[in-house]
Amino acid sequence: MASPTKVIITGAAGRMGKRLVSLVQESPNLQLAGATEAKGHPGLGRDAGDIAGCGPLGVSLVSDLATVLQQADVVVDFTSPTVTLGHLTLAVQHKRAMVIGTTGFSPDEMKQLRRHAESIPCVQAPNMSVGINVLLEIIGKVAQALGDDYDLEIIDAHHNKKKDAPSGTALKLAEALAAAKNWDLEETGVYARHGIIGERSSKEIGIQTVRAGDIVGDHTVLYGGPGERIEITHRAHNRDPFARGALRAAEWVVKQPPGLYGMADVLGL
Ligand SMILES: NC(=O)C1=CN([C@@H]2O[C@H](COP(=O)(O)OP(=O)(O)OC[C@H]3O[C@@H](n4cnc5c(N)ncnc54)[C@H](O)[C@@H]3O)[C@@H](O)[C@H]2O)C=CC1
Ligand SMILES: O=C(O)C1=N[C@H](C(=O)O)C[C@H](O)C1
Repeated sequence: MASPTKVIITGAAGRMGKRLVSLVQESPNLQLAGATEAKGHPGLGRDAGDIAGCGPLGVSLVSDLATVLQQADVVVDFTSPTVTLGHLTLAVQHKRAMVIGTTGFSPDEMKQLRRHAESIPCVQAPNMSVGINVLLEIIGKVAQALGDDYDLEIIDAHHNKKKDAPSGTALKLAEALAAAKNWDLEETGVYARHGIIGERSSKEIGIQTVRAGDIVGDHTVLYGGPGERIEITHRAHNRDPFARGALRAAEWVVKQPPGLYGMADVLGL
């Protein structure tokens, strides 16, 4: 049997980090080689498995990724945009692969990410679930088949701790719809409506945000036409579909040449 892929989880005490640590521990193909948290985090020095709730794993949380990078093949990062870009710089310096799940990058940060990620094997996707990535393959075709009489709207619903809006997934869904319609999303994306805004133009993609309670992550693509509508909804019941996708990407990416990949590449879609 091949030796397991050695994985570092950054943000290991976060909502995604804890599930990633637990699922690495369950996989015979993966080994936890390190776990990091922010400077000053109360979990630093504690066992990552204890924090994740799966029992001790013999890996303590550290704050400096550089100190553990040498012992790993791949870094899996679900933190925040500036933190991720710092981790990416280190991964490039140490020639380690990376899986990036963080969302909320500004256009300029995305440019930086693309530039740096080209020099290592790197997977970046705002949603690592199989369901959303299959949805991304079909929503443009549905829009094309329905034609110009159908208005396009996207709704994302997430927990009240989420920092970015709209979700990274909602933006990716909007990009897929815009590409299928041959529209520029900069011109056609409508992110808020309020007051006397007049009739809806047929050439727009509405992208609406709901934040409430502990909703894990729901996305709906709505095609509204004369006398009927289609709604395609994906609901995550828990964070495991994202974490399983990220770990599948981690196993896959260490075997790839340098370059920036998406989940469609990982899943062979
Ligand atoms: N691509 C996907 O499938 C998914 C993406 N996400 C994205 O992942 C990101 C994280 O989401 P959550 O886990 O819900 O957030 P969270 O806030 O629960 O976790 C982030 C963790 O990163 C830690 N952190 C901050 N600075 C750090 C540093 N310098 N070094 C190491 N750790 C540091 C924080 O202390 C926190 O524990 C968000 O951008 C979210 O949108 C979330 C779920 C799925
Ligand atoms: O912050 C979250 O929780 C999630 N974020 C991702 C996004 O912004 O698209 C994916 C998922 O829906 C959960």
